[in-house]
Amino acid sequence: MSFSISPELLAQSTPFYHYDLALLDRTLAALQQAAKPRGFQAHYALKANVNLPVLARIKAAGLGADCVSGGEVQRALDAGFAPDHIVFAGVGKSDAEINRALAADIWCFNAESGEELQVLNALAGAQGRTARVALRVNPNVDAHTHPHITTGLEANKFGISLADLPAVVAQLSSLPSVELVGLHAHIGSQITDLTVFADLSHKLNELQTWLADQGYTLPHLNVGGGLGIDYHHPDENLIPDFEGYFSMFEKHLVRRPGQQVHVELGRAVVAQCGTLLSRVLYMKQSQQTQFAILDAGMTELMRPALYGSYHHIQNLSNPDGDRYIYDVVGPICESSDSFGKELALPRTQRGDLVAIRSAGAYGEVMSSGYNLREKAAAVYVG
Ligand SMILES: Cc1ncc(COP(=O)(O)O)c(C=O)c1O
Ligand SMILES: N[C@@H](CCCC[NH3+])C(=O)O
Repeated sequence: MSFSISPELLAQSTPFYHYDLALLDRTLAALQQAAKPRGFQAHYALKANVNLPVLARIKAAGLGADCVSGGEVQRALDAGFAPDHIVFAGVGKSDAEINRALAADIWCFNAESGEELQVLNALAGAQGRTARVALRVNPNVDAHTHPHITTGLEANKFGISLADLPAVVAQLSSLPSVELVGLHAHIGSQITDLTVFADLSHKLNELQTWLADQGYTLPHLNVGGGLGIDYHHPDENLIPDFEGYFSMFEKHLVRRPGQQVHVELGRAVVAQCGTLLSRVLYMKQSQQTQFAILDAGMTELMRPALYGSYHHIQNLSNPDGDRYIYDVVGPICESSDSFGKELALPRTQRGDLVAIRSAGAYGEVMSSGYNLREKAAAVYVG
């Protein structure tokens, strides 16, 4: 069944984000059904979507919160996540952000360098606290995804490189206000070749053995997020392949007795429940191209302009019409403000309502006010 909206929403001014919270609930149930029996703990990466009604459902399903800024830590607290279910990750945490998170007594900081460990030690010591820390390693595992959203290769800025790890670990004994509780890795986003999670598991197994030799047995492992979704066929695959994802770790990751293993998924949790609704402002025929110019643009959904990402587009006003070829673009003064070139859509005209699918993750959160655009509204159903 394809996407539709309730008749009352036809009067809603466009563009707006439409969130199907019942679908979010079904997605969360499928996630927990795959994670819990296998003994994995799911966290949600807030960066994908920080709307409070969305966070409320995620918290109610029992997930923890993975945050990458002081603002996200605060949002997680505001949404009611318990501090001991909050992790603070990120390659550039400021002193002020660290201090706030320490004061809130969050569960863990994912530290990305030796220098950051020293800062954590100094700031925690000054507050009379101990910072629980997981070392984020850069495992040099290729995620086989878009180069802009690969994070676990040596060329990326993220994590502690394997070559530097011995020196960073050696430093720990001189940092009394830091307690090493875990190891963390995240290799990239929108991963559809699940075998890369086997590669990651094998790398983490080696690292754990090496750390045990150094005298560190870790109560906690965090294998990151990254599970991709089906942008091309959202209706056929509304719920991501959580079974495939968790069974890969179940099979390949060697867990120590009593060890907790976290995942921190963003996109797979929220992408399919969000849709950007927009109206066609103008049709324009150039020499070679028929343009459909929408009232939504890269200011509402930046992914196509930023990564050339595909989002499935439906014309809700004329779903069954004969198909023609269009370039679907936004109103912003940038040539990259395009949702797709040479798309086959039913005959489209001014005033038609279109749905841009799979926009719940990295959509609204990445919106901007460029061209002094007003922020699009969010509407929740279910
Ligand atoms: C460290 C970290 N954790 C979790 C995520 C969430 O990733 P995804 O939305 O692909 O599950 C990201 C984003 O790529 C990330 O950088
Ligand atoms: N914002 C990106 C993903 C980045 C994930 C965060 N490391 C996207 O839209 O696909």
